[in-house]
Amino acid sequence: MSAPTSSLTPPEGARPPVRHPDAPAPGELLGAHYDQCFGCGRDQAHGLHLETRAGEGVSVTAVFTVKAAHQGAPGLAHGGVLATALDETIGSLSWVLRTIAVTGRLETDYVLPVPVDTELHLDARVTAVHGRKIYGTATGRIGAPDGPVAVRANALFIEVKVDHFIENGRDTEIRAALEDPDQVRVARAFEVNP
Ligand SMILES: CCCCCCCC/C=C\CCCCCCCC(=O)SCCNC(=O)CCNC(=O)[C@H](O)C(C)(C)COP(=O)(O)OP(=O)(O)OC[C@H]1O[C@@H](n2cnc3c(N)ncnc32)[C@H](O)[C@@H]1OP(=O)(O)O
Repeated sequence: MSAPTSSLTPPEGARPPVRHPDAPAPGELLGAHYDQCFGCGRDQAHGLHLETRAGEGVSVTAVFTVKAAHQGAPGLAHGGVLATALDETIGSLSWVLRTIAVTGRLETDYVLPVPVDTELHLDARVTAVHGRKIYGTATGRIGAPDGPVAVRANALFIEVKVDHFIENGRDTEIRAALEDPDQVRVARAFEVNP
């Protein structure tokens, strides 16, 4: 591996992102990429249950309601949970690029405290692509899509193949995923052959 840079600024030669021709239409609800995902999984009892929709261009929007289980300080969301929401929202851009990618680096700004019961409205977009490196940015606003900005993140995601999960994930879950037709269908949606 080459030495990672500390910068999240796309290098010279980076290109604007391209919306995949088969990307879900703007406004379309994106399903979970994995039912047990802590960010978006429907069957993950402890998860954030983010509801994400495709946006225009290479963008998505998401809504996350802060629950009592997400507290750090009394009555306030934990910063790590908010980082997860930003990470997951940027990760969901995979659906619009039709490229599987994982977080390499995530830099978060916490602007306002976020109380329990807040509906956090997130939006994310890809800013540039350079080889396997995908540069993204996200914002979380309180109460409404045009509400006050509470959190922001910039991230570098790295494109991977489905083998990344098969080689690194625990056997039990990988075997179950490969035997689940719905999960295989999701993997195919990213144009990979598990
Ligand atoms: C069985 C069926 C299953 C099917 C499932 C299908 C559906 C799945 C769909 C969608 C899944 C999306 C899930 C989203 C969930 C939300 C997002 C997360 O939380 S993801 C989890 C947290 N992240 C990790 O666990 C990554 C851990 N890290 C790694 O595995 C490696 O480090 C990896 C893959 C990121 C890179 O390793 P390398 O060996 O492939 O590549 P190298 O050469 O090291 O890096 C490539 C380029 O990127 C730069 N780079 C890498 N890491 C960097 C860093 N931290 N900072 C800056 N640059 C970095 C390098 O300098 C290099 O740059 P130069 O091409 O040389 O210019």
